[in-house]
Amino acid sequence: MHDESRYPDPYTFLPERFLDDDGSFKHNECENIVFGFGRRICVGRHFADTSIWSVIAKVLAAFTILKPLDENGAEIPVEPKFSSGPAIHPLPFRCRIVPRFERMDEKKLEELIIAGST
Ligand code: HEM
Repeated sequence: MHDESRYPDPYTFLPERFLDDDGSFKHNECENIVFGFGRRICVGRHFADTSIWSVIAKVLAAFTILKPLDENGAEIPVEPKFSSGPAIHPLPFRCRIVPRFERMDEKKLEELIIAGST
């Protein structure tokens, strides 16, 4: 993923690099390697993909994720750090997760999440 010849400026967050000019996803032969391949490919891959998409969409619909604050209320920059190895993931980092809408309470949050599931 950090191959400069395939992904220019590989350390910059540029999600649009994976889109064609018309906005559809570019085919990427590595995209589903996590689910294996051939006869033993994961049978739960569509369920897993859809569930992860749904969880991310619901979290982003309900919450804004912001930088943490110091004791004076100033934002602390987040320096992204990642694990190494075959399954790379972000290392833990501090952040603030706040409701996206004013006057959000548990009941409204539940309604929003259930509405997104139907
Ligand atoms: C992000 C989630 C998941 C990942 C990364 C994943 C990944 C994998 C991988 C790498 C394999 C082995 C493929 C091989 O041997 O070549 C596999 C097999 C399998 N997975 Fe998943 N999986 C996920 C979710 C699920 C879910 C949600 C289910 C069921 C609902 C599931 C059911 C299975 C089954 C039954 C196999 C064995 C298939 C076979 O041997 O014929 N997986 N999975």
